[in-house]
Amino acid sequence: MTSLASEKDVESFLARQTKLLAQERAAEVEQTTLLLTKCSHQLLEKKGLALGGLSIARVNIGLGGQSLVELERPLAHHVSITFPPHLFRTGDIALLEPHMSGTKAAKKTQSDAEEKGIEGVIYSVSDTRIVLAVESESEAVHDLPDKCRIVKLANSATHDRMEKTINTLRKMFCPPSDLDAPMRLPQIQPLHRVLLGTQELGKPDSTIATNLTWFNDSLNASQKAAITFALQSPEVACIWGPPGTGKTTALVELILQMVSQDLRVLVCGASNLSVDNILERLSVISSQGENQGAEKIIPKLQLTRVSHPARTLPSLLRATLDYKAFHSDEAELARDCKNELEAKIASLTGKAGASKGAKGGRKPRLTKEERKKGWDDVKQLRKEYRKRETGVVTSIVRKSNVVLATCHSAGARQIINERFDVVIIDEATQALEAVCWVPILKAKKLVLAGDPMQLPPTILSRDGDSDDDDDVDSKTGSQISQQGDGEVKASSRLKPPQSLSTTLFVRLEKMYGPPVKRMLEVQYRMNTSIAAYPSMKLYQAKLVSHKSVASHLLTDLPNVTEKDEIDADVLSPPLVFFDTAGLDFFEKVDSSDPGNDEGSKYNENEAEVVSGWVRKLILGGILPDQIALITPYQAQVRLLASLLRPEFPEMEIGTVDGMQGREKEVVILSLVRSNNKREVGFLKDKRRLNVGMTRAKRQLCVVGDSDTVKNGGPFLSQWMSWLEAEADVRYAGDN
Ligand SMILES: Nc1ncnc2c1ncn2[C@@H]1O[C@H](COP(=O)(O)OP(=O)(O)OP(=O)(O)O)[C@@H](O)[C@H]1O
Repeated sequence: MTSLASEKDVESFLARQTKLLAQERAAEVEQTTLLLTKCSHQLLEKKGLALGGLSIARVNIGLGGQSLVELERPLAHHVSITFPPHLFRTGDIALLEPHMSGTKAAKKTQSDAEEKGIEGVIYSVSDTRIVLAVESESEAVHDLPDKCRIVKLANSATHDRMEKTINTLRKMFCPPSDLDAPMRLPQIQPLHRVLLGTQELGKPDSTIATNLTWFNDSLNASQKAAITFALQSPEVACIWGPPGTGKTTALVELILQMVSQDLRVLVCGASNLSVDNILERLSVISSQGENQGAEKIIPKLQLTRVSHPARTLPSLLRATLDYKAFHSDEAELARDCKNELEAKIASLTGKAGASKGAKGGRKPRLTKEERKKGWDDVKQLRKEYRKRETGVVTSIVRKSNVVLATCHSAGARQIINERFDVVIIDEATQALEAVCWVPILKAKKLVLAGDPMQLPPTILSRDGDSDDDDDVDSKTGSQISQQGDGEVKASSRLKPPQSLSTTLFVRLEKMYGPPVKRMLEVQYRMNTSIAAYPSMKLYQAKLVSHKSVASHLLTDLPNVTEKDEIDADVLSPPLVFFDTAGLDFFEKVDSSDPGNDEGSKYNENEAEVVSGWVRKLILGGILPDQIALITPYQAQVRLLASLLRPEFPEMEIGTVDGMQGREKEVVILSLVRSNNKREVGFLKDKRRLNVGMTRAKRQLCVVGDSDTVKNGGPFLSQWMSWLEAEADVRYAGDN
């Protein structure tokens, strides 16, 4: 064992984090600027980074006195009110600006746009409405013309928060000698020391959580072991959840167990979706608990979701802070103030809070002085509203025993002073370490859940980025080298990260080895033939299939009724391989992609093979929404979408990266790469391949050129040989 980390080690670790974060911010700004200056509006819209021809349906006042600007796509400018496919997600930063047409728009620079537009945060997204939360005084919003557009911007808020958090850590662990003014810093906990390697990892306390009463009777042994381990670990526990192993199920049980021990829990995730998933299940359990008088008493859950509400499912909405703040008894006073504020804005603009019908209301004729006074009043009212609302919010949060937020939102001002016994981070292998520290600074204990064998967070800056694949030990299928009974070969000393894509989960595995983690070993998704290769190569052959899925096939689906010989030939095999080797099905490059210097790759012949197999599946009775077509390359997504989306709009067509965390009955995976140089590009990241090959429940169909793909290293070459031996190999030329 090497020594504990010194203050100097911590200092260089944090300095390196700061440097890498700054590089990442610069890369993101550069990319956004490049896109905004080089691309026409049409191209930005095609890339999903802009939406034009929008009008403001209404402006409401949201939590914190923000203006919530509701945008719609009016029929005056479009044939449909539904937005085309786009990349705007809750929490993204976007610019709202006048929508100019033609070359004028194409020539705009980012600074031009910033001058004329208003920056905000995407608050909610539906098929027909996007709501943008704007911090600035609302006069500017009301001055926008009837035709607007929104453009996605680099997210500076996330970077600001991460940099601030690392800076706080620096002050906690390496206080500068000239720090004379006392600062309000979080108290250093043993957890923080263990994470930074200045204190040894504590051993699980086997005297606690011994005779647990399980709230969920169907948990498997590995889930129970992981939950017990997390309860017994004094500072930190990692739960390694390979695909389909019921990670969320285990986390929900863990939360119930913790609450029943009177612990206050902050549940975070890398994405809103992961947090909502857990919230959804907890909400159901919470309402069942209220109706049950059984011997297994479900602890009283006081759930509060801190975020911009991304979903409108009634069960989730009621848990959001917005909803609670509005509906609580204490909210009455704040509500009066809000009404006054909205009325004042309406009197100045004729628009605020008005529905679309009333939107045309004329702007009142006011003198310059009257307008100035009016907006000054708005400012005062907004201040007062914020103050009253803060009181309401604090009271709601204080009463909650489970608070849920993304890691980023854990730094929101509504919970700025809150402290928790435990923080649980789901999808921890998809979050940057810096953003994980936002909630960690609020807690005494940490549980990380994730799968380091799937894709890490996306990083734009390449500087200092080692080949991430090196992190993965292909022999053990683990990201650490292990010896015997939990002994660790890796150094326990804190080392500055090579790249931001080294997540906290992976770093802890390297630092502490098996004693810091437990793996979930039973998967509930894939037919065994689909799970076998990833299990063998990436999960030390420990991943076993639950009997409910081990041999399930497409032919068992209730919607597949008539099974003639031809249909059975298509539907029966769980693993199909169209090997295009020797057919000269060469890839092409879409160089029109300005955000991608090398251009994205596509393969027309492969797309034809995919399309042919889709039609056979559909003829066999498979529904389009039971099929996903996935591929590593954006240009191939576009090609497949152009071929198949008009006919099958419900069919999912996307990148492998976008499919992480999801599943479908059938997945067709188009590998694209086929060339004489035997180049495989980013296919060679086994984590990307792993995501691609573990999304299908009953059939995985792979289309690719084994001659090219096998050159991408041992993982790919062995996979090709394995498919040749184990899959139902079809001749692609027949399709
Ligand atoms: N112990 C169990 N017994 C039966 N079914 C289970 C069990 N654990 C999980 N499942 C089922 O497995 C599926 C996946 O579980 P869950 O949704 O909890 O996993 P996840 O964490 O969301 O997904 P992933 O494992 O891919 O990350 C669900 O259908 C769930 O009902």
